[in-house]
Amino acid sequence: MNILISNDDGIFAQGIRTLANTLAAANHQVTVVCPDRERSATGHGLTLHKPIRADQVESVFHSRVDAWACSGTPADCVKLGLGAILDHPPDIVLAGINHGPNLGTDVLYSGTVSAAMEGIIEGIPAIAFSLASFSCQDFQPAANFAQHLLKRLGQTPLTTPLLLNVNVPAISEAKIKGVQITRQGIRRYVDLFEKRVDPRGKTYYWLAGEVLEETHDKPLAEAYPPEISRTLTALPVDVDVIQDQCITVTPLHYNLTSLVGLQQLQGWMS
Ligand SMILES: Nc1nc2c(ncn2[C@@H]2O[C@H](COP(=O)(O)O)[C@@H](O)[C@H]2O)c(=O)[nH]1
Repeated sequence: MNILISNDDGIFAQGIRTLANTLAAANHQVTVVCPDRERSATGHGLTLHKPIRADQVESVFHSRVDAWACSGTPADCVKLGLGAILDHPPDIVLAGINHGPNLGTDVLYSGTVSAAMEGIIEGIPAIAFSLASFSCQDFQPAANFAQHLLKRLGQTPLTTPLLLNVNVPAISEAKIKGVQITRQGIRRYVDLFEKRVDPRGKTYYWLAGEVLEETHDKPLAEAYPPEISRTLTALPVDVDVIQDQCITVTPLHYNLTSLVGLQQLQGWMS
């Protein structure tokens, strides 16, 4: 496959290097266009008010990988790859392997997921990969799963292009208990703003925060009619399944319309 890979942890991150090298060694045609620095939690931001620069990078990846470091955001990188660097659309857009999970509503803030989403917006199948640990540096199990998933998709293509959000538990391959198709859950944080004063006496803040492990899934009835929310409620949730030492695969879409909202407004407007 002809693959475009980006990330949000930057060109020197271990996750993208392991992913790109593993897929290049498996004879995929790999092009990397990713940020030249850390761009975590940048969501789907674009750079519209200053130039975007990109330089080819040698000797960081497998010899067959064509790699570019870009001054823009993850979404800029995929747009630049599709619109200016690749001569033809790739077969698939990948993002990651992210250093840390992107589960539940993390996906709304994630540069990794947004990079992959840029692919599906262009009608190109896309997969975001995240390793569910901020401390583990072993990305090979996740890269091996990516290679397996691409082989499966090559053998039995999906009927419609999808964006798959994949989270891999940070354990050895032998301990991974399986793969589960999941729905997106909720992940909430206790956001902590550390208040400081700069040398010029001006106040500034640092945002940090801890994830709330016990986040109860908001009733899906807020977004879906009863018959759909009942069906969805029965499905396993990504934030729970990852705790069961399983790989989660969650299909996502960029259309955020609330069906319940539509029904309410139609009734309200009539
Ligand atoms: N302190 C907070 N961190 C958050 C919040 N929502 C998400 N996040 C973190 O951001 C990353 C973004 O993912 P990436 O792919 O861009 O690295 C996400 O995984 C969370 O760890 C929040 O409300 N507060």
